[in-house]
Amino acid sequence: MPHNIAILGSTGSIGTQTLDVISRFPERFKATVLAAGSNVEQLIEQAVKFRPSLAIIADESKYARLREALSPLGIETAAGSAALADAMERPDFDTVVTATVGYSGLLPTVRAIRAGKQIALANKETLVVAGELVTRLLRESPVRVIPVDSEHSAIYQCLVGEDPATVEKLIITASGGPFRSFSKEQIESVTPSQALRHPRWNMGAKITIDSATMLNKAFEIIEARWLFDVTPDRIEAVVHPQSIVHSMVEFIDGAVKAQLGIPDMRLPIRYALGDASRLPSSERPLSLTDYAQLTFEKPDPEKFPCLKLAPYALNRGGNAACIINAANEVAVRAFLDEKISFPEIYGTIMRTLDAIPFIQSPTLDDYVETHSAAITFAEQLTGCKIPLR
Ligand SMILES: NC(=O)C1=CN([C@@H]2O[C@H](COP(=O)(O)OP(=O)(O)OC[C@H]3O[C@@H](n4cnc5c(N)ncnc54)[C@H](OP(=O)(O)O)[C@@H]3O)[C@@H](O)[C@H]2O)C=CC1
Ligand SMILES: CC(=O)[C@@H](O)[C@H](O)COP(=O)(O)O
Ligand SMILES: [Mn+2]
Repeated sequence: MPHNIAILGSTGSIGTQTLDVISRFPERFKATVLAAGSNVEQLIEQAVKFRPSLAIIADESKYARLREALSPLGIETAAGSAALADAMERPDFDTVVTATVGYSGLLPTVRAIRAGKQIALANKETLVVAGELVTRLLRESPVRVIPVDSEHSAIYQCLVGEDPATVEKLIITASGGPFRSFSKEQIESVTPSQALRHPRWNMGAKITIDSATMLNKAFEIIEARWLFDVTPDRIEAVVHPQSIVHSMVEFIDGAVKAQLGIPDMRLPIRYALGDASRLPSSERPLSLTDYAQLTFEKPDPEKFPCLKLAPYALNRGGNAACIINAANEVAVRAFLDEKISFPEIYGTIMRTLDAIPFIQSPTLDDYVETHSAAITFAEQLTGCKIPLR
């Protein structure tokens, strides 16, 4: 019997690569639920090909088209964010790939944990926004989270068979993004099309901009803190422009383990779908002699101030990272729409942090309200509205 999978964000970069993996192992995996944001035509195409039992579109204005196309095929349809979260309680799948972008991953993931589903976690913002609450829920449940984010998958793989008490340090690699070798002055006037040109990975627009500001790395430090229960002082980022070493773990005896591979997300996706087991690859293998050098540099928080937001958010705790994430979602949209400059992404985050009340021990409702208030504030600040908030 195949393993039944729900994919949240099936039309995105991770979602489509997940479907590619599923199509290579039809006897192992079946896509039972597909959910997208607003790209209804791509969702219909996927549903016609993969025949899930349910297809969901978050954008309710696209529902009539979805139902008209899929009902004749006997595929159930639904619309809206609430329907997406409700679907996590269905009995017809056991693993959910959380591959929507931004805050939209939080509530479905919480519902999936409560429903006992295994989580293949791509949506890092879930742990950025509410890492403490989510890990508390996980401690009280049998649910296993297997990371899809390449660095965290690498760390997970390095930790297999190791005693957690022997971990000295997690070393998260960063490509450095498209502006790694730009001066601070040059970075001030970069354009959206420059920022969207990631040197190593082909990803959705939002994470690509996060890589350019290096907020992605700050988010990944926060994600690692919660996923692996390691204190922030023992998590380090190192710039590795070739993106071949996906991350490392240093142990108390001085040994450092690394996971290497070509930059292709289908490896961590396969590993997570296969319950942390190894399935055969269809990509070209890594040939180390193709690389004259594998290099490592210290990241520069003066050039990329968003890096400072990881220690800030982890030391402050509470809803601080939730505010940072919400402000960034708006700021990234505003930058792409040419309403603010690249450095103003960080500026928008700082001003939103100043404006939104701090809560030391937020409940789930507090996170929902913090997100909404921070989005509204940042939208007013930038004059830019985000869809599907
Ligand atoms: N891409 C990558 O290589 C990596 C991505 N990640 C993480 O994975 C997640 C997904 O990234 P990526 O695939 O690049 O993003 P994309 O922008 O390519 O895809 C996002 C997906 O989420 C859907 N979506 C967007 N908003 C909503 C919403 N409010 N409700 C429901 N669905 C929504 C989109 O639907 P539609 O297009 O139909 O509107 C799309 O299917 C992010 O958290 C990212 O940080 C982590 C590591 C690597
Ligand atoms: C593929 C992946 O996991 C991304 O998060 C990637 O790491 C982004 O590249 P940066 O290292 O430039 O942030
Ligand atoms: Mn990553």
